[in-house]
Amino acid sequence: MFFISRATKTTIQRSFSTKTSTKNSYGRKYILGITACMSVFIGYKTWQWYETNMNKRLTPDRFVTLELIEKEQLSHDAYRLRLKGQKQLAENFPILSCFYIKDDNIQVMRSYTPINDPFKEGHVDLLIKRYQQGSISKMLTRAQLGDQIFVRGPIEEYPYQPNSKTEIGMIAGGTGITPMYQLIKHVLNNPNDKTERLWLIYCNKTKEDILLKKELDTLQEKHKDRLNILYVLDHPPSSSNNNNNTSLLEEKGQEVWQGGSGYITQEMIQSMLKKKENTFIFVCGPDAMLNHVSGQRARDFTQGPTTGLLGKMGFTPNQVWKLE
Ligand SMILES: Cc1cc2nc3c(=O)[nH]c(=O)nc-3n(C[C@H](O)[C@H](O)[C@H](O)COP(=O)(O)OP(=O)(O)OC[C@H]3O[C@@H](n4cnc5c(N)ncnc54)[C@H](O)[C@@H]3O)c2cc1C
Repeated sequence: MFFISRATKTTIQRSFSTKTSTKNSYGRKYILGITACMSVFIGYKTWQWYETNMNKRLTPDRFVTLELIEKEQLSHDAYRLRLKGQKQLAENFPILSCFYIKDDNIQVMRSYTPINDPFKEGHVDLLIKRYQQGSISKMLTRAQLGDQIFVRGPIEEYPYQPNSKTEIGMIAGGTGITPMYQLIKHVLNNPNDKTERLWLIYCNKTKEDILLKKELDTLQEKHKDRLNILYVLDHPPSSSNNNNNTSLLEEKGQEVWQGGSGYITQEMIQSMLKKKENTFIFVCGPDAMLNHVSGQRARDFTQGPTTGLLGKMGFTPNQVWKLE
């Protein structure tokens, strides 16, 4: 009864094994199909994520393209631009830093300082002044919403460390204000930075050319005891407080310019100083202003000697930093 012939056994085994292998092969094909689909899907999603995230990750190593998402005209020749980036919360945005922006068609690049924290906020805010003969400033101020802008950085201009200075002086001309604004906000918004005093001399042609005035005045108002700003104009409004007829002009409803006028002088710098030996001064602006205030950097791009007004006043190269 329990005897099964060898032939029968073999047949039973074969029939079983054939059935199992057919079933398995269908199953395997099914699983292979699903795995292939999932791999394609995961690959596509990874590529999509890389394109939208890693590819927009700001780095000094290479240019990335960021979309222009906002554009506002601030004055006859100044614009605020917002480029869409991504948050990079694992890193601190290094102060003082700028970005290189290039025109990809002509492979020319220039430096621009963000006026926000691009890593925390996930976008880059720029303040751009257009020069009629300029290449990159013209390209940027002509750009339309949706255009892609080539950006590389952050590029460190000066490695600022909180509490490394007692008194920080800043002398800026035109768009030279952007690195100073970055530094002022960074110091004053950091409760652990105990820098005692900051002062800024900001030079422009006319009152209309002053960039970030509202933001600077708000900071000065909020930090009266630590921040002091002197605006200097080549062409001040109708009159300045150098005239003795201030009250007469005010009575007539005419604007009285409270800042400095003409070229920056040693007296203006002296009026901002508390203790010269404790002061470190940053300078940024057009070449002519740099020549007048501190001298330009050396030809090998080191800081070079301190000349100009600061040199005459006895400031040494380890007290002055030229941002060029
Ligand atoms: C560290 C650093 C940060 C900077 N940050 C900013 C910023 O935030 N915003 C900003 O708008 N610019 C900034 N600049 C200046 C910027 O890098 C360019 O120099 C400027 O935009 C002009 O470039 P361009 O290619 O348009 O003109 P270019 O082709 O370099 O110059 C063409 C002509 O434009 C005129 N011109 C150019 N620059 C000046 C100037 N400074 N003053 C007067 N005339 C000039 C001259 O007539 C010049 O012959 C910064 C520069 C440095 C070094």
